[in-house]
Amino acid sequence: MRTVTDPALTDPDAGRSGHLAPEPTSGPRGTRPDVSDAAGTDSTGGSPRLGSVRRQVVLSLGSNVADSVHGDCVQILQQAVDLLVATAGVDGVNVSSVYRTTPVGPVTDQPDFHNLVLVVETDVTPQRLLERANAVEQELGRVRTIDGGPRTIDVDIVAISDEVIDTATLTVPHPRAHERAFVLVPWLEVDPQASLVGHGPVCRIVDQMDVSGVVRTDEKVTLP
Ligand SMILES: Nc1ncnc2c1ncn2[C@@H]1O[C@H](COP(=O)(O)OP(=O)(O)OP(=O)(O)O)[C@@H](O)[C@H]1O
Ligand SMILES: Nc1nc2c(c(=O)[nH]1)N=C(CO)CN2
Repeated sequence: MRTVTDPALTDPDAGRSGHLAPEPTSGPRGTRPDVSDAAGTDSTGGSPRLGSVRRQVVLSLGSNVADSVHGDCVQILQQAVDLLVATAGVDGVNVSSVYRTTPVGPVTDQPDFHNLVLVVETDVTPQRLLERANAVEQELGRVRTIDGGPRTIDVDIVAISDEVIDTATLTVPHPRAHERAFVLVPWLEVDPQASLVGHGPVCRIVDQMDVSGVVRTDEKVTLP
């Protein structure tokens, strides 16, 4: 049995030190069996267990602040994708184009965002995935200032298969996903059949929303 080594779980300083190492994956993508040593964890996100559940997870990534250490917004998005997919028990399935998007929410006086959607398959728990997403944000220099304000990187969990989760730290589907064209347009690109629990087919939601602030770019972020 392999030890779970995520610094987000074992090192309280993970991310603050700026040394979040990509986690080793346990084999070539798509070939690893769904077994307990793939960082499948119990409901506390702790020790590995047998018979872990395999889920498809939709992640929304956004960046609107460049940084002298990590580069421009597209480079930051690429590093975030690389780190997330390097997580033990997380396999990249698809990544959307990069979209240039008008800021929405409480703070509109901020630079345009670069957004994309990353789809992964995983047998780690939702809570552990959230912790890993937060650790990746820390590693890439995110500082929490104002709600909805500028950030080097934001990683949101949009949907986890057809699950509904409502805990103190995690709400799935993401409570604002259904009103965010910067989430739904890239998601639809990589999964035209996508459906959002409680809201129905994503194509129908998108048909009825203003998508003028979401522009596909030629910039590339790829799966490693
Ligand atoms: N589905 C989710 N994805 C990501 N974080 C979530 C989710 N549900 C709850 N949270 C919690 O939200 C907290 C705050 O998230 P964050 O600071 O990224 O918000 P924000 O990006 O400013 O706003 P928004 O949530 O509208 O994108 C996180 O620490 C996390 O515990
Ligand atoms: N266009 C766009 N607007 C936002 C975004 C984002 O990623 N893209 N993220 C926010 C907070 O999570 C608030 N507003």
